[in-house]
Amino acid sequence: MATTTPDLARPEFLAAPIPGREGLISVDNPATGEKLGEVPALDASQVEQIVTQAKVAQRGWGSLSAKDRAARMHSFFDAIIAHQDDLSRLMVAEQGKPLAEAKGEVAYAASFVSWFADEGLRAYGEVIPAPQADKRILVLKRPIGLAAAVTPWNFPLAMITRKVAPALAAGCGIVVKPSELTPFSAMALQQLAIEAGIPEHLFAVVTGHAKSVGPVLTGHPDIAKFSFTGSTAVGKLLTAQCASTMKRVSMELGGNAPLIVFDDADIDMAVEGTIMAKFRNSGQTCVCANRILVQDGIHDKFVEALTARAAALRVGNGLDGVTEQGPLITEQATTKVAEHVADAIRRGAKATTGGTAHEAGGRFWTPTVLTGATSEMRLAYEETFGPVAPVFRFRDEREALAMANDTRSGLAAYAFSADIDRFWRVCESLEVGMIGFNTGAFSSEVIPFGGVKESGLGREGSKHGLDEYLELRMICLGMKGEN
Ligand SMILES: NC(=O)c1ccc[n+]([C@@H]2O[C@H](COP(=O)([O-])OP(=O)(O)OC[C@H]3O[C@@H](n4cnc5c(N)ncnc54)[C@H](O)[C@@H]3O)[C@@H](O)[C@H]2O)c1
Ligand SMILES: O=C[C@H](O)CS(=O)(=O)O
Repeated sequence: MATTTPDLARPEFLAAPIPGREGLISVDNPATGEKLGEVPALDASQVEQIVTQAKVAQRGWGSLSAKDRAARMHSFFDAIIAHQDDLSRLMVAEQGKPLAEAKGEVAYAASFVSWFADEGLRAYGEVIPAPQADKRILVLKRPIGLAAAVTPWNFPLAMITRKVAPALAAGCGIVVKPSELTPFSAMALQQLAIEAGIPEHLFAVVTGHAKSVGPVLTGHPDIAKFSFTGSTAVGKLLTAQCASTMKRVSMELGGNAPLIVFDDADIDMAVEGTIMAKFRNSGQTCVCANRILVQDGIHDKFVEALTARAAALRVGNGLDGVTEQGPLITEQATTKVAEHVADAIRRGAKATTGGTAHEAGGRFWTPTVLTGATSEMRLAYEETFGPVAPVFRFRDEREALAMANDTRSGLAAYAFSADIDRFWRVCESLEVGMIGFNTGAFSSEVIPFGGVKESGLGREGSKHGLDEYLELRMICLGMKGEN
């Protein structure tokens, strides 16, 4: 499969200062294009001051008991839930997802806070039987210290709490740079944390241009841990930047998820699973099915059913309460989706529904199903990040697995079949971190979320997410023998 050279420039996110308003970043509503407001574009010295404040706050926080930290985190959880409606509407305004999905994300974001409040109570150390009679060996789990994080726009709250919650539970402080596209959700979260009793400065949100803030968070000697969620291209860049101070890094990066439908699949389950895995957040999630692989025997029936469901998805402003597909985040995102569809059609694909921008105009795209997709098309080896379901045909299981694994990504995959032996063969062969089998949705706070290959390093959520913010300290105690 062809690969593309990552474009590290990514002008759409290294937003140049607005002439005359260098100190501010303008934020708009992707559904209407209207300006929502402006946030300060902090410079490096301002970020360094915030890092220093967070470092001081971390010392006090790390010395609290796990139980005391847990109590304050549960208050933080309560505050998020108490403001679910306001946070949801704010999220729709700045990110565009439908209100129902936004409410779901607020609950999802809050679940990491309650989950890790309790996981922090179980950061058990070890006592190891010493090989010598005059020694005793202990292993402590200690907070790594001060963390920093950079997060994406597509889940403006959950991608932040999936880092902030384990950091706080471990006894760390954390400085977060949210996407320039969705800063208000992050700022609201910070305010709720302070109101809930999380010490001021301990969880700090810094708004600013990536090229000003990034080098401080990846290069500051007082920051021991760096956690990033975003594109693989930027993840590679930031991982390299962290090397100069040997920070512990966590990387949650891009995906190219295959979704495989075998001849023996329950077709209704496969169609509904594909709708969920493909069109959630208008196709703008890292675990979205990017390639739909369908076996020859079920292909035509599946395409007919998927086309009907996709064509029925309601496109509009997420605040109207009935919309199922909101806008794409930027004009550049819409242009990329249009380019992927045009390239596929030029190379022989056919749209069974959609295939064009939506009549609503702006950043809206019509939910699209393409047949006749092949591995030479850009949408086969690039993450489309939009509501486009390209259907590829395959003959047998061996061919399906070869197609599924033909990518440098390895975040998520999905498969639909009624055969339990095939379940094991497929799940043991797919080169990914997470699999949905007979389901198109698996994300929750209890799973180890993350990928392999170029989709990331480490895991978030589950019991594993806490270890990303803890260090092991071995202590060997020498003892005198009895006189
Ligand atoms: N694996 C996961 O859990 C996960 C979750 C959500 C999104 N993603 C991925 O993120 C991408 C979409 O999000 P995005 O468009 O915001 O990604 P992005 O990489 O463009 O931006 C992510 C964050 O990085 C910042 N950034 C960009 N360039 C930077 C630089 N040079 N220095 C410092 N910071 C920089 C951005 O401002 C933003 O805050 C997709 O590839 C998606 O798959 C992955
Ligand atoms: O896009 C990235 C998110 O991690 C998606 S999910 O809601 O966690 O599945």
